[in-house]
Amino acid sequence: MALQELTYQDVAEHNTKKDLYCVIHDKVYDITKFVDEHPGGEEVLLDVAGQDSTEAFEDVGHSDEARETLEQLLVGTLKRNPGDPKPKTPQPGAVSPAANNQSAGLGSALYFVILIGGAAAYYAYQYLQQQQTAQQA
Ligand code: HEM
Repeated sequence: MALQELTYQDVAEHNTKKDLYCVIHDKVYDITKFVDEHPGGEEVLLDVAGQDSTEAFEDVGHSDEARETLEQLLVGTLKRNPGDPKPKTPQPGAVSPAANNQSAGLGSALYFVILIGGAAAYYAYQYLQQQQTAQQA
């Protein structure tokens, strides 16, 4: 079946157990037939009926098998209109700016420690040299 483009409003109309869509990572899935088979129970799927369930899906840490099941239920892609909610979670593998900043912070902290350590070693060496010269005199 060809993939359709659906808006949030289109997806929201499929919110009953007999007609159940959800959005995960901006893709639209028809999970009607899967509700009774879901190992996590039907309740959680009904909770996200017609909505973006990316966060709920990723929070559970679903297996690759679960992701393969998803592929079979794919019916369309989400068309975002201005004013629609933004994606709930970053795409898998995406590096968030916060993570970037953190690693940059660690990098400069490490640089600082090496610099201070080097300076301390230098002054300790100088001091010992002075002591030695003083003893010899
Ligand atoms: C809509 C697509 C979904 C598919 C295809 C799916 C598929 C699966 C599969 C195959 C499992 C078995 C364990 C695994 O392989 O990871 C599972 C477990 C589970 N799922 Fe989902 N799931 C979906 C959505 C959700 C959502 C939206 C929630 C919301 C919280 C959820 C909650 C759970 C929980 C709690 C389990 C663990 C059950 C247990 O181990 O007792 N699932 N799901």
